[in-house]
Amino acid sequence: MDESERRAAKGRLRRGFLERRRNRGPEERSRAGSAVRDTLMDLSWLAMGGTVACYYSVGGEPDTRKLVTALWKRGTYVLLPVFLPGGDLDWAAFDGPDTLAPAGHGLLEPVGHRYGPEALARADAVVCPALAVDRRGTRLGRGAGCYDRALARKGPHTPAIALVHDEEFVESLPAEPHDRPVDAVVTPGGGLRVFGAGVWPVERT
Ligand SMILES: Nc1nc2c(c(=O)[nH]1)N(C=O)[C@@H](CNc1ccc(C(=O)N[C@@H](CCC(=O)O)C(=O)O)cc1)CN2
Ligand SMILES: Nc1ncnc2c1ncn2[C@@H]1O[C@H](COP(=O)(O)OP(=O)(O)OP(=O)(O)O)[C@@H](O)[C@H]1O
Repeated sequence: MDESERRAAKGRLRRGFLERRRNRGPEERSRAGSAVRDTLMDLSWLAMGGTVACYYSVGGEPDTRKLVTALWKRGTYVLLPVFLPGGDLDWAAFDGPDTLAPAGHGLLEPVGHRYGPEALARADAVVCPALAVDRRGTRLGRGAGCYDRALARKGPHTPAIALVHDEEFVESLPAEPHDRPVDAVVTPGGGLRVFGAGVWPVERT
């Protein structure tokens, strides 16, 4: 597959995954949110992390609101993304639901001080959105390249963990050279799966 074919294939896959997400009702998304919260809150190395970059779910994404609240209540410093016009992500702290405000694309974003795109380097773990993830950790995003850019700024031993629905963890996805793979995936039914040779202290399950 050449470059333009890979890009076209990614576009078709994105449309398909988004279409199927539209059919997921609030109950399923909420159940998924409880499951991913329980999986991540059980990880002792994540509990030790002082700062976790997360995201505040929108549309058919597995719900992350319970996870964000649970981390925050435990005393973890939770960073959430602010979508910048150029496609970069800025980062600001979650400090309770009152500290979020509606932004573009149906998103709720933090209103507090913005630390700049480089703040991701200070995160001990990065929980990121994806439309799909494959068995090598290739991540399919929404196509703006935000998380490819953001993940390039994290520390080399900081795990990136994508959250997807069970059917979105697939055998294989097309990858381009700029794509940043994730180190693990969490699905509601399958829990945590870790990829690669374990460059970071994560229990394999
Ligand atoms: N929850 C969340 N926050 C995120 C991202 C994400 O994927 N999910 N992003 C990742 O890069 C950045 C924002 N990028 C986004 C780009 C497009 C849409 C979007 O298409 N929204 C739909 C409504 C939601 C849906 O149905 O999926 C819309 O505008 O119609 C959302 C976020 C930063 N914050
Ligand atoms: N590190 C980077 N710096 C600048 N541009 C980048 C970088 N990574 C990716 N891009 C650009 O972003 C565009 C979209 O990339 P891609 O299709 O891989 O998005 P994605 O990973 O699916 O989405 P996202 O990262 O927003 O979730 C590409 O055209 C690419 O050129």
